[in-house]
Amino acid sequence: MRLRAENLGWSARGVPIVRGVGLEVAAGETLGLIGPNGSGKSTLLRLLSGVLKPEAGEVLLGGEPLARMSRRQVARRLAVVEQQAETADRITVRDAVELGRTPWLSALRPWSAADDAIVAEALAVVEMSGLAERDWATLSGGERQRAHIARALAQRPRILLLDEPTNHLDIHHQLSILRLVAELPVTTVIALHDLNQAMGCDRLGVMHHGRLVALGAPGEVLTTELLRDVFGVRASFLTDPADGARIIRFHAVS
Ligand SMILES: Nc1ncnc2c1ncn2[C@@H]1O[C@H](COP(=O)(O)OP(=O)(O)OP(=O)(O)O)[C@@H](O)[C@H]1O
Repeated sequence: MRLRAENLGWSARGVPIVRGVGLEVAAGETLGLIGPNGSGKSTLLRLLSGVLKPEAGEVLLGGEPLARMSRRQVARRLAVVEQQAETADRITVRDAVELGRTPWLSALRPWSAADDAIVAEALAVVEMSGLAERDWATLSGGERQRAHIARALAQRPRILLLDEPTNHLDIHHQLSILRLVAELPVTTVIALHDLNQAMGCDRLGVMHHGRLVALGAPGEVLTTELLRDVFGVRASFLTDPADGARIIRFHAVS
């Protein structure tokens, strides 16, 4: 499902945080959102998900204005994995992932074996099946992160918004989550700090002081000039002899 933002703006106590952001993500595309700390990535994701209401502009899901949809209608289309998202204690991992099915349940459509299968599959793809009966409170940071991703997958969204989903994850789980996201036939916007990992996205959007200052293919966007001007680092580009992929090495600007 296509996701479109038109001229989005939002401010906090009169200070502009997101300014004039317009973008379109095609059905099935993965857009990486990068930018320095405080550049507005999380705020933009919260505007795209409807958690925050834009002061200017609008968000369209499959051509329909998000602002005119009920929470349930939005939740059937779009799932979010927020940074440091919390879930109430005294529930198991399975309970937390089952919450992802809520938008699809009703008196006429009670919980069924199909929901059990969707939850089991979501737990399996993030390698959490073995921890399904564990109390949420006992999980490590990385296990919580993977359980949040499983909850979002159980929602069976057509649009997935992820805010630094590889935070807390060891390298094996970082790579498996990124590969999973890239392979999902779902429109995805993913905020990332690791610019080498961001190179794996279909396109990248670069946030700087609340504005989207670049949008395009990773190889076109991540130039020496942009890395200097936006991130304040000097970059050198290497080639991985294993597969010819481009790797960026970063150096502090003295
Ligand atoms: N509710 C709020 N009230 C005041 N300031 C806010 C609010 N929400 C965000 N900000 C400020 O807006 C700026 C952008 O924040 P945001 O979390 O969107 O950045 P980010 O690019 O996701 O940063 P990071 O990479 O550090 O996660 C920051 O300076 C933040 O302090």
